[in-house]
Amino acid sequence: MNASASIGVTGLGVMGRNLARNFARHGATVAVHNRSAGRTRALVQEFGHEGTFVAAESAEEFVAALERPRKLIIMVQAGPATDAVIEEFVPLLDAGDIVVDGGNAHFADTRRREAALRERGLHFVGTGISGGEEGALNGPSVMVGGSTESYAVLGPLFEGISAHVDGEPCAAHIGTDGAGHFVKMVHNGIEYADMQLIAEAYDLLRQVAGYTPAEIAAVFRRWNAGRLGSYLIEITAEVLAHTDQATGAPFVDVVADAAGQKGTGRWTVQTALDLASPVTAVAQATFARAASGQSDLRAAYRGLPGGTTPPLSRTEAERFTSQVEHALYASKVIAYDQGWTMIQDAAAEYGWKIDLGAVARIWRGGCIIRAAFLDRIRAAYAADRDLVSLLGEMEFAMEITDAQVPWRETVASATRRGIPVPAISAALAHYDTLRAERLPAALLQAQRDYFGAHTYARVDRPGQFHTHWATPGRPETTN
Ligand SMILES: NC(=O)C1=CN([C@@H]2O[C@H](COP(=O)(O)OP(=O)(O)OC[C@H]3O[C@@H](n4cnc5c(N)ncnc54)[C@H](OP(=O)(O)O)[C@@H]3O)[C@@H](O)[C@H]2O)C=CC1
Ligand SMILES: O=C(CO)[C@H](O)[C@H](O)COP(=O)(O)O
Repeated sequence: MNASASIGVTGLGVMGRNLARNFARHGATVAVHNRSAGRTRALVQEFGHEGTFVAAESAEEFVAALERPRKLIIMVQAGPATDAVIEEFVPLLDAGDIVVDGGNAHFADTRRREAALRERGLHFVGTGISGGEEGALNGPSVMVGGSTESYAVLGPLFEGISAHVDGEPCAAHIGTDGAGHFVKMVHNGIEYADMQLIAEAYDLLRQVAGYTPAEIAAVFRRWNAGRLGSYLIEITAEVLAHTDQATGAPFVDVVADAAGQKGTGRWTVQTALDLASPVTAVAQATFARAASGQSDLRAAYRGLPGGTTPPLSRTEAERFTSQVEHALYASKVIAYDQGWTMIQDAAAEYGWKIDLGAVARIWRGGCIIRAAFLDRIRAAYAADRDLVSLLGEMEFAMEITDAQVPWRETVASATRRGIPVPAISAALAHYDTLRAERLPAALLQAQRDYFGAHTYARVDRPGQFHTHWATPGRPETTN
């Protein structure tokens, strides 16, 4: 077989098939391969007219079709499937070849694979690709890890097929080894938080304001034209306006209220615990999905007493809607800020040099959390590369100040009525934690010292101290 393909894609499921088509539509000759050859044939038969594909039925044929240095993208499920594909292809490759894992791999697996392939002279490039089926075909957001040398080769290819916003590609080299997959994981964690925040806002408008799903769809369309403008708000309006064809009921009412998950939100929270990075909105969103699926527990608790208050008048409902908009926006700023903090914490832990502004830039298009305000986050980091928090930027700080009363009123209204708002209230609690002059963590430290001699620091002098709680007079010693 002629080595004519500038890029290869193996794993032609939903994402791989569309990514291969996207490369071909941009003029690349694309080698395509799948474990079961039927998918390869189907792709070429159905979409062969879109560009130049080289269909390979075996791994050997696939590798032989690739120009050197070979560049192949693996688009299969994370975990054992990815390892199986790597093991199949690596013996067929030569030093300098580039293996891209475009699946949603755990960044720790990517670090392990990158180190193992580096030993063999190969570049392993963990790459987060967001945007689902549509994004893969028409322009995803691409978060590339691995070596700088490999990005010199891959960059033009990924930047070419990615989404573009204001003429800028939504693809970037995030950092070495697992940095691309780490940032994709955080993207998905933020996705969980954003979706939960939106769902809570919907629930409040439904249960407190008394609006119908169609009325809430109209509210969301209005919000989509403002600072909350985003893909997730846009699709939420579409979903809420949709009527179930079988029953004529609002579609949202016929969907079972148990949320699924594939695991990237859970990975974000697990990793955040290891990094001591407080992504509380993501954590609450992930636990909210888990709780929604606890059918036995929910059956046992259903109908137990909670808060109630009289329904709102039309005018009160309108005022409440405006409060919810503030609460949703402020919570969203906090949730995204938590994500950015987690990326900074990981960069410090793993030695990655991550351009935080570039993360915002490449999330403005192509990905699930694309949103108008990401451009403001990009601009905030462009103005100050060392920005510690979004609240250090004046406009965000002013918006959070403006949100104080409505944000707190929203959480209070939800609590009075017994409506769960775990993500909105977690975001508010996080804000209050960070702005507090003094936290009750001091008491925790004293408790830890009491029962476990874990020691504590003092506010008035340096060192670690221990109070001998069981000794008469409770003397204090220092090390
Ligand atoms: N779907 C989405 O919206 C998104 C998915 N992703 C990630 O992209 C990756 C691919 O997802 P998607 O395209 O949806 O998955 P699909 O289920 O549509 O396709 C899976 C592909 O993996 C192949 N495969 C599975 N196991 C093996 C194996 N052991 N050896 C070789 N090939 C194998 C399948 O081959 P066969 O046809 O032979 O079964 C198939 O081509 C995943 O990591 C996913 O998390 C990332 C962003 C969004
Ligand atoms: O990766 C994605 C987007 O970039 C998917 O949207 C994500 O996998 C969906 O996750 P879950 O099924 O856990 O809600």
